[in-house]
Amino acid sequence: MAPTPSSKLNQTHPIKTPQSKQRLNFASARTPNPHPSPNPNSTVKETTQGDHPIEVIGRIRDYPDRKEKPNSILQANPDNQTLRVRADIGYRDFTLDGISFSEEEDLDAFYKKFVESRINGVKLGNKCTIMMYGPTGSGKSHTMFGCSKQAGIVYRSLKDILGEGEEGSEGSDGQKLGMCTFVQVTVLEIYNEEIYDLLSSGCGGGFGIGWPKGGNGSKVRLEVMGKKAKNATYISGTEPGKISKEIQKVEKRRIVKSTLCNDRSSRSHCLIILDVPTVGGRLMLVDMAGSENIEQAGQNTFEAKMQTAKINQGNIALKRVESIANGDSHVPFRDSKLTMLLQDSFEDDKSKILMILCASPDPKEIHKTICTLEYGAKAKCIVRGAHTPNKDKVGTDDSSSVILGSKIAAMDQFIYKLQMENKQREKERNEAHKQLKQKEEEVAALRALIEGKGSAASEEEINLKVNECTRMLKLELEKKLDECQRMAEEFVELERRRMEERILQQQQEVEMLRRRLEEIEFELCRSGDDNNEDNGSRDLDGSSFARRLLGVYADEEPDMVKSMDMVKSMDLDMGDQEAFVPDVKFVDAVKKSNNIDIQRLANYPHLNNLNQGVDHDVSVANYGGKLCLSTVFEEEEVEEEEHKEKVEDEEVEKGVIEVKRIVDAGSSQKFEVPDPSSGNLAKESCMKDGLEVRCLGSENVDAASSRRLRIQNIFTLCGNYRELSQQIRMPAPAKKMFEDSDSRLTTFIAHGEESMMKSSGKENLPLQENVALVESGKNISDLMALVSKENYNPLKENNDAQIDVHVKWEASKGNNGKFITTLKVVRDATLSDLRKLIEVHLGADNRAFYFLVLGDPTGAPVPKEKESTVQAIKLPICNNQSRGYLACLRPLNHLPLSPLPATPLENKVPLTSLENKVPLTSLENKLPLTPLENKLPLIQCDGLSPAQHLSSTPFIRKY
Ligand SMILES: Nc1ncnc2c1ncn2[C@@H]1O[C@H](COP(=O)(O)OP(=O)(O)OP(=O)(O)O)[C@@H](O)[C@H]1O
Repeated sequence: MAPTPSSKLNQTHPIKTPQSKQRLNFASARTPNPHPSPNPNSTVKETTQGDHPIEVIGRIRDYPDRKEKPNSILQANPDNQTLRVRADIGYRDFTLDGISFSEEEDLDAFYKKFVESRINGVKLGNKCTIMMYGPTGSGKSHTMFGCSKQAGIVYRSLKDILGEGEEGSEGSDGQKLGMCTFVQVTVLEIYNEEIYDLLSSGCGGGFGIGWPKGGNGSKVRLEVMGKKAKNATYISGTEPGKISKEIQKVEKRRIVKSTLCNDRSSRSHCLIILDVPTVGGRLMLVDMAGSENIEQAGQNTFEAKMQTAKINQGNIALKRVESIANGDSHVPFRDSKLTMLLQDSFEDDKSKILMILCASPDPKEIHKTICTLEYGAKAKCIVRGAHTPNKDKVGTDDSSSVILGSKIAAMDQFIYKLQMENKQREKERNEAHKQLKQKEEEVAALRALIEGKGSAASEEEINLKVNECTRMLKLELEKKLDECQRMAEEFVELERRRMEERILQQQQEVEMLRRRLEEIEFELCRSGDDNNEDNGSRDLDGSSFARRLLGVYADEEPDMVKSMDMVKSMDLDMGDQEAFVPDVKFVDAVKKSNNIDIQRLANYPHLNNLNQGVDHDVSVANYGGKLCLSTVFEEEEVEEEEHKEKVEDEEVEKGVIEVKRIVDAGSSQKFEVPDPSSGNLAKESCMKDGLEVRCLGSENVDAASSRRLRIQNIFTLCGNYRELSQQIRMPAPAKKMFEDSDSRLTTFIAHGEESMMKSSGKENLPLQENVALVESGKNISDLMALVSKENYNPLKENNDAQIDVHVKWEASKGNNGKFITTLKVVRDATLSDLRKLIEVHLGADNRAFYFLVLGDPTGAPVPKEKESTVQAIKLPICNNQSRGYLACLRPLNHLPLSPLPATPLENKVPLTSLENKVPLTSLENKLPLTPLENKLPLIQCDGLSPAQHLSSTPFIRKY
């Protein structure tokens, strides 16, 4: 927007507008005015072509109806060209081409002063445009059309152009005017950018929009063709009165509306076009609609706003005409219908524009007044560009086409822009629609989930929780299991260490006892030798042995003695040699039992001698021929209970548990024990209590008890040594028999049997095997043999006193002569003794058999009743071993591989032949047995190899 002429308040001097420079440039383009002002007294300066096409006159209305007129804010300078707007804070001057106060100059005076000269030019063929501009109620219509008292510019001009109808009437300057032929008058209305023909009666093509002022008939809308309204109605005439009347009629047809500022506010532009065809003059009178702000006018409805916008569009478009002065190639005349119709007024160099700014002196209207003056000041600055072609005569249509093409291009561009915006909006709308649809689907899904699948969701949730709880419990369980496993391993490891410690301790004790026992044995041997050499007689009372033994025993540490946890006492009072009742109590431990170690007696030559009734027999033979061995390994049960927790380890270690073996749970079993003095077997009563087996003799029971106590002590000393021999493996059949005999009483009576006391074997036989023999009803000789076997000590084996007997079945049909076992027996053992041992080893293969002693498989077997008279050394020698003999057993149902005698060759074979000890080759070949050398991996019926048997088989030794 161009600056106002006076942009500063309190400015006293006129200010040139920025367009002044351009204006000067246009000055050079001035040309002589071909139409001098008809009124030389006119205050409006004559402008030349190319100069300012618009002259601006200010008209300040009056308020004649008001009794108290407001103080005017407008004051004209003495030059009558500067209008000062005063305000409380200062004033502002606007330079115009003329100023008129209606209070001072009525319409006649105003017309004559500023308009009449222009009308005279029209009469001469000039073109003049008079525009009324200003806010509503400022007097535009009043100035244009006048009032009842005074005629306005329209009528006066018409009258001036047509005259009074008199020929040769003179002008104001006395100049004779020519005859006015006639005028053509067109009255148009531009409302909402539409052109209506106010002269049309609405007889065709129009549409009725209401005529507030006239109200009769509809208006005719016209199209613009070029710079003119096509098919516009016009009236022509030569009489101004008649034409004025017609104009008055249609003037009332304008659309008016009551506003705060004007009861009949014109809402449209009104154009009255007076063409003077005879001279070519044209007068365009434009009463513009109000330019005030719509809010100030009180029009707030949508229709009012639209209407105001249309109105302002015309005003704004008029402003753009300023671009004419700027030399723009395109002047937007067609931005509005008004500018289109006024295009000639701006482009034609002969056209003159008189702009009358209507303003109110009322201070309340100061803002609109200033705006109006600013608008006029700008219009006054408009200059017609030199480049602007004068196209009045030619090229009008071409120019219109060019302008129209530009307009179309601009419109196309604008439409394209709108389309793009519309596409963008459409795209955004579609996107928003998609998002909305997606959200709706989500909402629908959630709603369905809540409403229709509520139970399923809850069940799934419960399952998840249950699974979670299960997992947690499983983890805790695994944790506890690991902890238990760890505790168990720690416990096992602890127990293992404790057991190892106990075993080590026990081994140390055993070793210690073994050494002590050896010392005792040495002392006993030396004592026996001394007696034999010095006294030449035996220590009949055993006092020497007793003293030595007591002395040795007394040397033991008390604690060590205690640690043995046994009742130890040594009463070797040999005074009582009466018959005794042996009371042998076996106190057995589960695995490490302190068994009766009768074999210990075999280690003591003195005792053996005693048992045999030799000279130095002290305990058995001299005591009435009856010996009562009472070995009591009493468990200190009370103490154990009292100190159960303290001695728990020792309790386990010693494991002294009294095992009561009962031979027969229902009745006692009697054994016949040979009486050493009479040779008869003493009667013994095996008590049902299972713990005691009493041999009832003829001597005093008390004496027997005393001896029993002494021997008990000896056994106590010797008992632990038995543990050494416990390491020898037990034969499976015997083991089985032992396990089956848990509830039986195992008792045997050693009653002065010579063989017993003579037993010097040091090999240990498991007690279970003894039990097996006892329970099977063996006689005392069996028991003695067992004693010998129990006393077997492989470490001190007497090779000269024992032999190896390899036992096998005779080969027959269906029997390949299976090897049974190897027995280690004393040299004087008989076949009867062997039978007893063999029967033990037969196990499940226990069959009746005969011994073959001739070395010839076809030879006669030894009758069973003769076996007790045939010694084992009469058996065939096996594999040329000096102490190896072969016992070949022939079963009763023997089916010989070759014809054999059906009956035993009883007494047919002289025993003397056996004494020759001729090796029987056939048997030797069939028994390539070298047990000691482990050459035969033969497996016996008990699953043990011959080597194992040879190392574990007990022997019988007879003296
Ligand atoms: N100079 C004046 N002297 C006396 N009365 C006047 C004068 N100017 C205007 N009036 C009166 O003021 C009222 C409003 O004037 P007018 O209708 O001319 O305003 P306008 O500018 O045409 O308004 P609009 O634009 O609303 O048509 C009219 O009644 C008119 O008679």
